[in-house]
Amino acid sequence: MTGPIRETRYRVDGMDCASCAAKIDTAVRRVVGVEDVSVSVTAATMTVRHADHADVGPAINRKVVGLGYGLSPLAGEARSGSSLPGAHACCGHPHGAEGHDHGHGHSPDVPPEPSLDLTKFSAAADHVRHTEPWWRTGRGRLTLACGGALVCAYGVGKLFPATEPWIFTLAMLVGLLPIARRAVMAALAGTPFSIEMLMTIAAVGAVFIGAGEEAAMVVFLFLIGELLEGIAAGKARASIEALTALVPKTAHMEAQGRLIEVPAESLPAGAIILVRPGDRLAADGVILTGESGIDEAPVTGESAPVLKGPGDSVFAGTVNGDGALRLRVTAAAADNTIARVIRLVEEAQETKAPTERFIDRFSRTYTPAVALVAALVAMVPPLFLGGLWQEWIYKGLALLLIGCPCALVISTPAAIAASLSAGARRGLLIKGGSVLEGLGEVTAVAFDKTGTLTEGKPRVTDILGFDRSGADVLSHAAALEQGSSHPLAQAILCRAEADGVALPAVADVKALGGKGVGGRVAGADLFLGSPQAADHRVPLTAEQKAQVAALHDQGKTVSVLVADGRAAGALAMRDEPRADAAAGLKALAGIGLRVIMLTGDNRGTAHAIAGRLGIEARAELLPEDKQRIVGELKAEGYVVAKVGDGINDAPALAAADVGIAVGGGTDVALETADAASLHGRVTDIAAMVRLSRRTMRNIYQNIAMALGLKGVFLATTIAGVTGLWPAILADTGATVLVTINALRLLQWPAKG
Ligand SMILES: Nc1ncnc2c1ncn2[C@@H]1O[C@H](COP(=O)(O)OP(=O)(O)OP(=O)(O)O)[C@@H](O)[C@H]1O
Ligand SMILES: [Zn+2]
Repeated sequence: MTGPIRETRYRVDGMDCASCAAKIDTAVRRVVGVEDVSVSVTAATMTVRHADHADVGPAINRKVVGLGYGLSPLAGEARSGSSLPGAHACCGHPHGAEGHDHGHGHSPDVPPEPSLDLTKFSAAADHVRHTEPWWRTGRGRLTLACGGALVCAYGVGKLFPATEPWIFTLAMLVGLLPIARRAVMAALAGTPFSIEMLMTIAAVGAVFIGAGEEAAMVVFLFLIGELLEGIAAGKARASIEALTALVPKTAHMEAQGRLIEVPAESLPAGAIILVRPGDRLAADGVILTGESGIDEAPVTGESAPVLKGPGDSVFAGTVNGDGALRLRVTAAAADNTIARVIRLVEEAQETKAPTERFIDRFSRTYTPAVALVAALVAMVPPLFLGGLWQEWIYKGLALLLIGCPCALVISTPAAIAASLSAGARRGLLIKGGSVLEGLGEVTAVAFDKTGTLTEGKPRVTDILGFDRSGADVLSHAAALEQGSSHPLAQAILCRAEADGVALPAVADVKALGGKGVGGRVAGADLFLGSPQAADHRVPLTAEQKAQVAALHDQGKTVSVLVADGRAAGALAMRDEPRADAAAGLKALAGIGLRVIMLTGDNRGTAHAIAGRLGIEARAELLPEDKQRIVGELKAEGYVVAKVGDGINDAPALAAADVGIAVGGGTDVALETADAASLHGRVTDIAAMVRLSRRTMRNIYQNIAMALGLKGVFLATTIAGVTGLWPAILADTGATVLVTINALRLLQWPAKG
């Protein structure tokens, strides 16, 4: 690589099949300064990685527009470096929940600003494209014109039989000229064997052997096929974009003690809004006052309303129940959960699954190979076997049409696009085809405990003072935890606030991953952490150990406070398993996966909880132990998924074949893992595996349909049973069947 790399994203209009994407890819790759290109037909986007200093925009624009597509930059989305799947190739490693940049010079994403930023609105608005009715699109009009010309040709031919030989050629040209133009542009841009080229040769050839009427029919059928493909591709896109329609246009914002109605798009993070009973939420936020059952079905697929109160996070697009709520907005419109989901899905669609890459390679040789066979069929029998030129050229031209790989090429991306959308609509974010494909191959799942199998909202249940008052233990512990994001820290801070204890000033606070936190208060060295780590610093007395063990046996987590070389006290916390944890783990075991819990918590607590959930557990693990165990499982031959919240398990997430983050929608882990369960449900993991397996079955069905139909018509064409237009109809038909089959995945899990 030369110098810093930038990423620019574009909206590409008019692509309707994967070979379009291949053409654009080939052409843009040739622009000087371009390092990498990824194109998604289904998302209608293109990401170009190019040298920062090179002004590649005009050249890219010329190429893409020349090929017959529309191009517009996606505002506000250019960034340098990327934490998203596009970075795989450069890092050689698909993960990185913790190490955002692996030392490769990626700059971390700019944090969202808590202010009005107009460029972001246009970015959000770019995602909502107004889908035109098909007859208004360029392709639709062309198809209609071609059909009209064909009907006229029949009429004129009937009335004036003398015109028959050439009237159909004239009609055909209406449709063929634009196709031929695209064929030439594609050839100039490096793709000589485009479908348009095969089409053009076949049609022109047919006219020369006197099959003008059939040629016109073939061109028309081809255009209809492309039109149907375009409509189908738009469906997957529309399904995910429909999410934005869930967010109401306006919100009631508090401003200087008054309530004003403002556009939802202009709400800055930090604004206070009011949500009336029954209203849809206009923004992501945290509840300040009020309590209500929230219907999250539109964004999570969860049918039962969830009761939420002060401190709970809520999502834009969900529906408020009976209570009035006052919210603090946590993300501007362009950064809310729905916008991020849409962005992630679009980006995910640009990364290709291994199967798709294989098919792309296959079709790159398939098309020229069929063209060669067609040439041989047209020439060998008449030259050497005494065949009739007319008959064999006709067969050769039909074979050319069979060389069109449309159905095959669309078989994988169509299914993947539909699956990614279906998953995202219920909070399963899967970052690309290769992760989706990999999920189905997983054979072992390792779970973190805190915040993953449990709610991650522990509550302090017991406070022990060994050499001082409980209030003193609590205030010192809370002082240490002020900067920590660990769930236990929240529990301790919460309790300190509830008890109204004053926090002393601390200095030199340091998080010791998997062990605890350290710092200084009033000149004294403090440590708060696991009993094991505490015992390492100052041996605990037998009595202290017995007290701690008793708490462990109740399934509680204990952190011991060490002050100036003495055990000062301990805090016990209890974190309940997630409501769906047992069901989620059972579902995984049910589809034959090994399930294991890896935790930094002590043995007693871990086994108390693992026993309740019915799984095996490994306890008292440091972050590097978790990573090592994932490695060991892999060495035993398992394909391992690691599920965690990114706190003290980022190395393990990165080491797994698939790293899955769970959380409430705000974590960095959500952005950087391979996949994420937006709503933190344990059942989501089995759902992801099922979705993947379902998708792979769908893909194999598609490939079988596409190749099967080709095979049949290859045979019937050579045998002379079928001719030109069945050959193109077979391709169009297969493409439509494949797309319809793939789109069934949009209904998942209802039909699946
Ligand atoms: N910030 C902290 N405050 C208090 N205790 C801590 C803190 N961080 C770690 N500890 C202690 O170290 C132990 C291990 O921490 P770690 O974060 O590795 O595991 P965990 O969060 O309890 O569970 P899991 O590994 O399943 O996420 C905890 O059980 C706790 O006793
Ligand atoms: Zn096509």
